[in-house]
Amino acid sequence: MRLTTEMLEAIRPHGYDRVSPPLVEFEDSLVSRLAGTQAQDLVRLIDPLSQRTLALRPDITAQVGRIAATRMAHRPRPVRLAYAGPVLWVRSRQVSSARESMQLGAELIGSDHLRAVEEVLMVALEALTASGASGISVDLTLPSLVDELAETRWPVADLAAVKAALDGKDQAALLAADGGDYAFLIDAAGPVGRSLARLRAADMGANFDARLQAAESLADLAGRYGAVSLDPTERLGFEYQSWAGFSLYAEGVAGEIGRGGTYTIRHPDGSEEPAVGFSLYVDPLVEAGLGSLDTPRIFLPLGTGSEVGSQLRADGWVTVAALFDEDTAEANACTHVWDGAPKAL
Ligand SMILES: N[C@@H](Cc1c[nH]c[nH+]1)C(=O)O
Repeated sequence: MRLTTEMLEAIRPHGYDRVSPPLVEFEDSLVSRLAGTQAQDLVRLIDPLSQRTLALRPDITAQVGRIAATRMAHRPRPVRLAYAGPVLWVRSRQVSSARESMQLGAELIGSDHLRAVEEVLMVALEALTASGASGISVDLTLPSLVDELAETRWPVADLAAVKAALDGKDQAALLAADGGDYAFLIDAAGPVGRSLARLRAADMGANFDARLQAAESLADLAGRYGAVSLDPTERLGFEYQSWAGFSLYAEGVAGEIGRGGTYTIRHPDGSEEPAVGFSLYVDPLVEAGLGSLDTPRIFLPLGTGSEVGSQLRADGWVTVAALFDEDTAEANACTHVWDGAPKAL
């Protein structure tokens, strides 16, 4: 809870207003809001009143998209919103096998311009820093790159097979799928300097030069916080993101802590709106011990006056009052005991 509050507090002063979408929504409104979302495994239940299917949210971003497209449709753009709350998955997405996780983040709705992505990436990195995480690293990705190349540069008969081969970084499967043009993308994954040099050498065409330039700007920004790599075809976890995506890691924290990127929101009238945002997952940080506090904890033996406890708490102590004679400081994990004055144990 403390970590969540600290990270939200790092986001708020950048102008992001907090919203609190519900844990459960009608299934159709959860899955149809973001362009490119695939049918997903959701924890579902039936609403006894309407008999319609409800689903527990696996991600808050789509809900924030709904709020921006409906309740806040009239607000001038961009709209900046922040959120925190539990999400639930059918299958775990984290290193631990937990299926529930605390997700928090921010979404900037109305633009997916490089400057908007830079703002969001910076806010994400500031929030992560506020958690106390260190040794941060950022992995950039270009989620829609392969689709766009297939449309404009190197058409392929079976795009799904080419993408699957790229996911597996499998050269042989890529050749078998007639995707030889894309082989350079496999070698292009790695530290961002080398990666960009390889991508530039491949001559993807003028449209993509701007894209690589943008990736370089994002890498420069992220480089102020830690090591940066680029994997141009990483799609896992980037089901709805478009031209830009990023994943965040920190030393001593298992797996990904968060990710973000650009995406498209569908409005009820069929129009589409660009957006960019990020989500952080609090549980991996807590598991890495970042949530634990060293607040001194003092045991108040039976009979200690209530004014003693009040004063200690005002001074920043956590007090644990004995209820019975047999209660002990040790059993209550206290660091001190009150004996006319705090006595260290
Ligand atoms: N909600 C996405 C990350 C994201 C937020 N905004 C855009 N992308 C996730 O958790 O994977």
